[in-house]
Amino acid sequence: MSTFLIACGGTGGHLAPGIALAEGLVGAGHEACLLISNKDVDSRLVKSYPQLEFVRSPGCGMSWKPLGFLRFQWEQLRSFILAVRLIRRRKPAAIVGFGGFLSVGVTLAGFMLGYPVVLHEANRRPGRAIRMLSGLAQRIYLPEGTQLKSLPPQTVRHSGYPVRKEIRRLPQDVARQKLGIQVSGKLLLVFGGSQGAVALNKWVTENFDRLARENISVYCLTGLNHGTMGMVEHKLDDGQVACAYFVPFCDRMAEVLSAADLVVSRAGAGSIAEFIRCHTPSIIIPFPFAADDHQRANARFFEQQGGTIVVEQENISSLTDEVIDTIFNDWLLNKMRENLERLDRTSPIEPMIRDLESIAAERPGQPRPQQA
Ligand SMILES: CC(=O)N[C@H]1[C@@H](OP(=O)(O)OP(=O)(O)OC[C@H]2O[C@@H](n3ccc(=O)[nH]c3=O)[C@H](O)[C@@H]2O)O[C@H](CO)[C@@H](O)[C@@H]1O
Repeated sequence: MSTFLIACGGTGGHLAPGIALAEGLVGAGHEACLLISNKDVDSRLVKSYPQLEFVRSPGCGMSWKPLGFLRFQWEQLRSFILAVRLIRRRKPAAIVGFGGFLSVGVTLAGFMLGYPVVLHEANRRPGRAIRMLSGLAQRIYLPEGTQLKSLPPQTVRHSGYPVRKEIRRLPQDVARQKLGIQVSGKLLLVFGGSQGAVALNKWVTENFDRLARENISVYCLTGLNHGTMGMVEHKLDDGQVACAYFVPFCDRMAEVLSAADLVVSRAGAGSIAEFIRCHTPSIIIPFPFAADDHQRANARFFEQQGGTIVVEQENISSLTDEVIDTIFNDWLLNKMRENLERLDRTSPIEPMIRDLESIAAERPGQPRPQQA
């Protein structure tokens, strides 16, 4: 048995794959300690995993504004000191970083104390933290077809996004029943990633009447800081009712993804991996201000694989027509579902665990991995 330290907080997209890997490691008889941030989204997401061990670390996103930059450096220093203490106490077999500001302190501390460092990049354009830390890593997992310059080939493995084990497709009627959704028509999920998307929330408010007239109900995950729980009903002439549900955060992603006929979403790597796992067709509007435009790269690659339709944010005025055309086009929805099933054939978790076990075994005093 080995202990692994996993730095994965800051956004849902960084935290969820850390949870997925920790679940796999614990299932394989190891210990996992997850380093998360103090942000609300982390606190909310970890509530559903009381069986896992989480340690909160200082840290905040990078800013070039003078005060923001000073704060970033101060928080990194505090995070580094906490990481040194934690590593000395837990003596992990390896440190795994999922990118973002939270990976920096612990990765540097681990490297300086002589521990193996492993990094995982979820996006098709590697983020600043992963680019900066890649030279310290013994192993770096990148999405298929993505490269990072000047890394020795033995360091790189291509790997998908680890998805939490409870995220799996349920029959649509079961999912709707579990969520207490009683609409008879189509259901559209609107989902702006772990922090919500103001532009998508606004689109729902402005376009719900038109969608409702087509008997399309909406389940909108607004984000924790962008609204409160609520429901709006729209009675149709034939007596049927279409509803718009507004929910700030959801702990039951498998159910909402299975209940929906179609999702309108941002292009976070985690969102895309979960649409694939739950075989849910989507229309994706990449967040235009994401670092290095990585959401557009994620979305375009997914579209090339036949998993989604991309609408640029500047064309959001065409989104309502696009949704109505797509959600009633059974041929297109079935084609997308077939493509999603094809993309869902492999899980990266078991190969990552075997790889981490062999990295652990190369360290003196660590157990050798068992042969299959
Ligand atoms: C604006 C920005 O830069 N966003 C980035 C951030 O996205 P973001 O944090 O939005 O992440 P993703 O879309 O990758 O994943 C969101 C995760 O949060 C979970 N979730 C979300 C809402 C909710 O109510 N309940 C819930 O459980 C989802 O199930 C999923 O597991 O990290 C991702 C991974 O590096 C990047 O690809 C995104 O580009």
